[in-house]
Amino acid sequence: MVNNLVHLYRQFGVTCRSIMAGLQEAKKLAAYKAVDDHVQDNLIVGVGSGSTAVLAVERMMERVRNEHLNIKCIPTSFQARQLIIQSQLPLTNLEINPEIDVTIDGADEVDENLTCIKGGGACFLQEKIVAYNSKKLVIIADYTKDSVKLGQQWKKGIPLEVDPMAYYTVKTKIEKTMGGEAELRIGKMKAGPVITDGGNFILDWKDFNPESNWEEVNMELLKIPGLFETGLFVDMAVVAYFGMSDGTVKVRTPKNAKDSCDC
Ligand SMILES: O=C[C@H](O)[C@H](O)[C@H](O)COP(=O)(O)O
Repeated sequence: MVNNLVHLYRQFGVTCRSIMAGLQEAKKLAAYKAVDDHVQDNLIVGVGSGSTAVLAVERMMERVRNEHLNIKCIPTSFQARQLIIQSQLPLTNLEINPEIDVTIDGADEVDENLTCIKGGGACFLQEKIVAYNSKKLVIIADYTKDSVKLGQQWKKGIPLEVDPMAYYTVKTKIEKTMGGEAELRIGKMKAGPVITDGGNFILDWKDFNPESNWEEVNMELLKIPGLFETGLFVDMAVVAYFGMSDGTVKVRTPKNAKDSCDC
């Protein structure tokens, strides 16, 4: 009996490790192809945050070394800034280079119109500023982020960055008027709430209506005093690259796109 349990436990461990390795490979496929397709000489590049963005930086570093590309990078978080510095890529900022050619960033979920939920790593405020000032936002992710509707696969909610003094009033307002539950994000290796790069708290809004008009929801949320930004990226991404489990990369543009994009 005990031997059987130990065997099952080990098997479970092996299965989990192979799924994680598969996801990592899928992220890498998407990141590498997006960098190869969109990063060229003399561009200002927005560098996203999260585990998939790390792989994009890895590829940029390879290409800068091998092809002597001349690019300048704008970070979307403290993590991205560290990555750029450690990879010895040229670092710039929005004062020196307010117009970004392309930003390559991860996402937690992407729907059929390329509306994204971002902020699983709490970096979405700077990510949205950089994306807004970019000519092109390119999303990179593994196949588990590829959805028709938001909330289909990502169950951790839509992140909302809030002023610490207003977290309770914002939470109550959302729950009363829009439904669902807005939970204060608590640190894993820290007692108390997660603090963002901007010194704020995060609410994760769960059990939202998946049929929502996300543009309207985003505007409604931003009217609440103390709510600084949402992790909803509506009409921002022009193309998404998903690494698939069979080793291919699926490239998607928004289903509702009015114009064809040169992506
Ligand atoms: O706050 C974090 C960012 O929005 C990330 O880009 C997003 O959470 C995706 O991260 P990952 O590539 O690790 O799945």
